[in-house]
Amino acid sequence: MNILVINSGSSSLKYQLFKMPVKAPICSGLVERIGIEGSYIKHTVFSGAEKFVTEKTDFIADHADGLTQVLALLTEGEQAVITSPDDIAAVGHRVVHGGEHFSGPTLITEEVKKQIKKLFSLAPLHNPVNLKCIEVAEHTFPNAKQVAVFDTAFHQTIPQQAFRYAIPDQYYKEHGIRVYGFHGTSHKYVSEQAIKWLDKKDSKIITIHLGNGCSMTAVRDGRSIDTSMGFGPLSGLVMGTRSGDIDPSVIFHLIEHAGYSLDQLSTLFNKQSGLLGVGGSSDMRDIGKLAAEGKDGAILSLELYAYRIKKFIGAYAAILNGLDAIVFTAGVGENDKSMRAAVCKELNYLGIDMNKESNLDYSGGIADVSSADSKVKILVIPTNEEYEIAHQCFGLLA
Ligand SMILES: Nc1ncnc2c1ncn2[C@@H]1O[C@H](COP(=O)(O)OP(=O)(O)O)[C@@H](O)[C@H]1O
Ligand SMILES: CC(=O)OP(=O)(O)O
Ligand SMILES: [Mg+2]
Repeated sequence: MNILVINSGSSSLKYQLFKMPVKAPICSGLVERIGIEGSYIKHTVFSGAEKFVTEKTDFIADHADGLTQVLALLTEGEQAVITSPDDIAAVGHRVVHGGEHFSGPTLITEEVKKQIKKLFSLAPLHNPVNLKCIEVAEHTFPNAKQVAVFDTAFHQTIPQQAFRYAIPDQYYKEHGIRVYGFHGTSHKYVSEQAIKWLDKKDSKIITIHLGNGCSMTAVRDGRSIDTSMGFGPLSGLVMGTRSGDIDPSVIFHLIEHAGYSLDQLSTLFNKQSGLLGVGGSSDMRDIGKLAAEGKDGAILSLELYAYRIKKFIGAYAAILNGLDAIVFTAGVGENDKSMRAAVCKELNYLGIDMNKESNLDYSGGIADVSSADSKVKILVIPTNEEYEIAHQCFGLLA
């Protein structure tokens, strides 16, 4: 069964095509800088030990345009991987916000699309784009099953004391105001890998997903019990362009004393803050270079980023009442050795002690970068949201 997975983020789109249940993809790719200068597509076809890479640098106006170009790459030219749209049995879609309705992979119907649409205002950078990709895929693969896998699903096990905010009941009951949590597919995938690696039944793990969006989850015996993103994907850690936690009084202040509108506030906290706002770029690689050149803003942004993660490690070690492992994953977590080192510095009180050499030597796969004396394992585990989505679709349809 061929399953195509589409992982659409705020400014990028990742995809992989799997012949399930095989884990290695037939092809995979990335569309980046959608709607801004410098758009590109990198498409890789795997054939045994060989790889064939196609790169395109035409301007890509939006996600629908990007996806249409990707679908052409799958079906046209020398590197075509399918001969007809009907070769795709199912398309798995990452959908960021599923509210309280969805706790597992879901076959997409008109009713499901309505629910996704209802949640637009709660995930404005993500859900509209996710729905657009569903519509393009329905048009291109009219006979394929379309399946949604929600970022929020893994967090449906969070207990009330962690998912409720201390505001009157009616705001939860009438407006659905609660913690939903995001990046659940990634937290689920890496925590399962960690549990297998630890070979331990009763496990206490903190997963740290550091991509463009960043979040952490406390995972007890394989279940999410708390997470740093909340009602929307804006709270918690410092991110590429998002501020993470901020005192709501700042919002009142900017409205009252600086005349800010709703749109201006949303743009400020979603698109102009985080590494970009403090350090001058949303891309951690740029921040690393700027900091090495001695730029104060970049240095400060790295300090804020690492400090916030450290603070959540302390909080989650407390609510888990113990800790077996912390897991670094996603773009920054997997690739940025200095950030991992900065986070783990001076955490020996919690039994977290890094082996500096192993951390520097990390070059892929699942690895333990803790010292022999460390009570807590420090693991680096590459995430694979696309495979996890394909696996869940396969489970639903098989
Ligand atoms: N070699 C690297 N060193 C440091 N940061 C990196 C490296 N490679 C990627 N990143 C960072 O990873 C982030 C993107 O992570 P990713 O998981 O792809 O995000 P998303 O899925 O949210 O688009 C960017 O900030 C990028 O700079
Ligand atoms: C939920 C979220 O923040 O996703 P991303 O990291 O893809 O922007
Ligand atoms: Mg991502």
